[in-house]
Amino acid sequence: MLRARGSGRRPVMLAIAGDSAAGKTTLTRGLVRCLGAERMTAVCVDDYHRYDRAERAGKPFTALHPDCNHIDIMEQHLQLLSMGEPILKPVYDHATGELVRPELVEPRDFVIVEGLLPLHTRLARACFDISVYLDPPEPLRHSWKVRRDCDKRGYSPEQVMAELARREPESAAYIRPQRKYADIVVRFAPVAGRLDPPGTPLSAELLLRPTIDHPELADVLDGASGDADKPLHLRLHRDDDGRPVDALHVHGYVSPEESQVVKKAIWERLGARAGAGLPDPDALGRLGDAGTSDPLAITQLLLLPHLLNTFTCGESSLSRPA
Ligand SMILES: Nc1ncnc2c1ncn2[C@@H]1O[C@H](COP(=O)(O)OP(=O)(O)OP(=O)(O)O)[C@@H](O)[C@H]1O
Ligand SMILES: O=C(CO)[C@H](O)[C@H](O)COP(=O)(O)O
Repeated sequence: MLRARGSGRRPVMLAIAGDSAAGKTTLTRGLVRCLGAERMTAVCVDDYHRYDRAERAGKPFTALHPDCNHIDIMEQHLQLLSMGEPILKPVYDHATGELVRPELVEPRDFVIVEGLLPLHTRLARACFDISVYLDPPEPLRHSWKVRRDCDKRGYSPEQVMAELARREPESAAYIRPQRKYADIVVRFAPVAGRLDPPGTPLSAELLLRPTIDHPELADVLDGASGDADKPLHLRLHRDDDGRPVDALHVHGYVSPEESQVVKKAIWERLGARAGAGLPDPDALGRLGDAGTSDPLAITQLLLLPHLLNTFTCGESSLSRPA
């Protein structure tokens, strides 16, 4: 088995998949800040776009289509990273829509790979220890995309709405099918039927699939399991294939005191596993200019045991079934 250069270990590989503006970068950024940039490598697979923005405009497909991306090169690079090897990664600049000079990426202890298609192929999936799919309701994602693309990528609202409509068949064909391969499915959304005051963060629902071991949460939630009146509770759901699956609900109206109790309990358990670099809890739950969100912080916190546990155990990522 190949080992990571220098460290003598292979990195822990985390995939964060989802459609455009589903919140992948937001989730990733907090994890990187929390564990420290010196231990984390974050790769966005938008960099594997085959065409720049001008070339893409003349194609019969959108950026979501596998043919619009160097999926084979992405697979090769994921394999190299998962074995601790460096890559010369292409770079796509969203500010200009151009493909620019490639960059050298060396995997650190943890590698987060986020983007549109990281779970599209069997070979790509086999490179990950943990996989997350972000699944916000479509109207919410559309509003996030319009705001983000107009603020940061130079589009008008009409252009973004037209592009979303054009992309819908490819979202259905290539992006959403990845949901079934994720170990954890995360949905940020308002709670149906509640009128919370403006500024209340979105709630998070996390499907915790039995494809990986999840931290024991019943004692952390202090008897709230199954009690849907509590802002933090576990429930048994039916997954898309009809199988039962645990769902953790973290409601946006959770009080700072209640969320603090849960965060502290998860945090204390992490302490022993964090090793030399103890994570920074204040980095979690940040929404850029839009303040902070406890449901986001708890979602990020729940991913840390997966990262730290796998790192401590040093398990082989390639031994997982695809
Ligand atoms: N949990 C959240 N709560 C509220 N707003 C959010 C949340 N996650 C993301 N957003 C909003 O959605 C926008 C898009 O998020 P982000 O940039 O993380 O998406 P992305 O999946 O990385 O997008 P892309 O793949 O297109 O680059 C953010 O600018 C933010 O406004
Ligand atoms: O779906 C997307 C993921 O971010 C982008 O729209 C895609 O990467 C193309 O980028 P741009 O719109 O900046 O040309």
